[in-house]
Amino acid sequence: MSGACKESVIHIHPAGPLLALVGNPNCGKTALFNRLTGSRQKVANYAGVTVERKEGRLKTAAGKVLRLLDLPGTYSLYPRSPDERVTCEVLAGRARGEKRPDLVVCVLDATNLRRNLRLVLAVQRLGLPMVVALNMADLAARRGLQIDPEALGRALGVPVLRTVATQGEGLDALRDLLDRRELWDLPAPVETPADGAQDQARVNAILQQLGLDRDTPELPSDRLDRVLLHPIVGPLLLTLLLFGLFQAVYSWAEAPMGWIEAGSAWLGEQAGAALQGTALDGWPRSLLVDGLIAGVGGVLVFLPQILILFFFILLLEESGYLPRAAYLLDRLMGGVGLSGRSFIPLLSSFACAIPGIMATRSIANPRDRLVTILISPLMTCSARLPVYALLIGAFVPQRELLGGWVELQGLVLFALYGAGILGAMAVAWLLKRFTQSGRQVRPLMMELPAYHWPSLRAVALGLWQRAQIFLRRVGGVILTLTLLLWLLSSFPAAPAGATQPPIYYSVAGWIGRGLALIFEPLGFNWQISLALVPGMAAREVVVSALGTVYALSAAGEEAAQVLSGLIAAQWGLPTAFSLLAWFVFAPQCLSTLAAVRRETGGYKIPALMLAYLFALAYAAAFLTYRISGWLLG
Ligand SMILES: Nc1nc2c(ncn2[C@@H]2O[C@H](COP(=O)(O)OP(=O)(O)OP(=O)(O)O)[C@@H](O)[C@H]2O)c(=O)[nH]1
Ligand SMILES: [Mg+2]
Repeated sequence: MSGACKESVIHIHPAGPLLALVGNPNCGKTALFNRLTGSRQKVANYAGVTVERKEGRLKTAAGKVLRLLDLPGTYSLYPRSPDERVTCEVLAGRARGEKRPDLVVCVLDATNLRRNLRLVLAVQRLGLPMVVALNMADLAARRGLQIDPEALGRALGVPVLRTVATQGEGLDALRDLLDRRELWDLPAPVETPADGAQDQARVNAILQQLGLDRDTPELPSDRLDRVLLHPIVGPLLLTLLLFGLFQAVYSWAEAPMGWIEAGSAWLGEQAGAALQGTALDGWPRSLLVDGLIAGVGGVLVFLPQILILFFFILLLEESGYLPRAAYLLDRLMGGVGLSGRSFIPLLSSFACAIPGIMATRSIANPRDRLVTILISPLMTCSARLPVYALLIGAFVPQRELLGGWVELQGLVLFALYGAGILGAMAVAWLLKRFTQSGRQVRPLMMELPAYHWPSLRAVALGLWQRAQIFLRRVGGVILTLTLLLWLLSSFPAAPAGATQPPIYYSVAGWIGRGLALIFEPLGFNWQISLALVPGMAAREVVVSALGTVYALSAAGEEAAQVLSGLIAAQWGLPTAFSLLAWFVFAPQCLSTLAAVRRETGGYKIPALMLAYLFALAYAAAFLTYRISGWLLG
């Protein structure tokens, strides 16, 4: 999933005026950016979604092309966290490979002018040409706030436009405005002294002048929060919600998974039958049937589960519930030396650890940020879902508990995710014990946005992007590695009079048996040991690799079985449990380690991460294997 999460490479374009979107977190900068440039950067209803600068192109009404930067939100020009620093450096003209913007589009959340206007005043003092987008104008109107853009513009001395980024309202006016020459002229220096307290006084005066200085009435969001943030009801609902999520991943996916499974089985049979007895019978047939169709089909089958997981994540992100969950978990996280701040990066890691690691840029405290980075791989990323689902499908019976309310397989999946979380908390707790600053108590300062109904379009778009990422992985890295593995598993061919299946004599067979010496204490046979290797590049490959290896190891009618049936017949339960335990803790794919290196600026932390995760996984799998063998034996 790294494609979407890599640091954007920003080239130096000496020509072309540069615009920058600046504003408080969650005021709608990225929504505006997407509309203006046709991009699809991530938009979500919490502070700290954008953590790096992104570039796009924007056309003015007269057809002039401008460069537009989307920046992380910031409360002031005194950065407190790495993401805020990105914005401040761009504004100061200190960002590497980027010139100082020629014009700033200051985005305001119209429902919270008291706080948002302070940043406008601070940016004004930088002496850059500026326009103000009075965004979320729809929400302000719904709350009965009558804001006159012209009056605000007069008070600030800059043009102010009313916008609704999500609907695209006001964007044509902005495009028109950008063609006006005088807009780009440097403003006269602003005389107010650089003092935050005086800024607040000026903001109050402006609000008074516009008749906006009354208290806001209680909002529906506040009423909802009285239930959702209730000290007892709140955590209960959160647990229920997460539990329901894993149930849904199982029960809703059942039918579509069946279709994909049947489809790829049918395709394999057809292809196999069509090539039988032809010139292509032999290795080309095996490549197609055992390598391609068995391998890739085995992974593709998990698309429905991944989409259901993301459907829930998208709903949570867009509704505004996430920061509430962070608030509810703040106490719990405090117990292990972290704060609720770490919650959103950790939750993002359920999709993929890379965006999770990027999201830690919104954590101001360097120690907390580092600990959060270190434990993020323990959150179960979506690439691990296929591995869990395969093993659960093979070894956990489909059974309904509590009168049909709970599905056993969903429960086991919930427990596996839980094991990762518990492991992460244990590691954080240890780090708290052994570092000084971990024991300080830091209050949680986090903005709670108003709840929104997630827009159907945004959710559908998000799911479509996820499906694309997954399919691109299946068709790219997974397919390549699967074919490579097939190649290594097929050559050299078995000698005459061989007693074992041919794969045993192949290069892969040799590698697998070598690795099995290391993994034998965990109960892994050589097929599993072999499959773990390509799994370092992309976890799902473990599934396709097992598919290929077993398709090539099986003889006769066995080969026709689906993978889960094959491994259920060949592995003992302790081996399956041990492999699951391995997967809960084992180090992430290489791209995660690369992201950690980039974000921490060195090899020390990624090396530490690799070592501790390996040790943890080995110990956990070893204990699981021994204990379950003893219990079941
Ligand atoms: N009703 C309404 N919602 C909006 C508008 N603009 C943005 N939103 C919503 O506000 C939330 C925040 O939007 P983003 O574009 O992610 O905000 P941002 O300023 O980029 O946030 P950060 O990257 O965290 O600084 C999302 O849920 C958007 O759908 C608007 O004009 N009206
Ligand atoms: Mg943003």
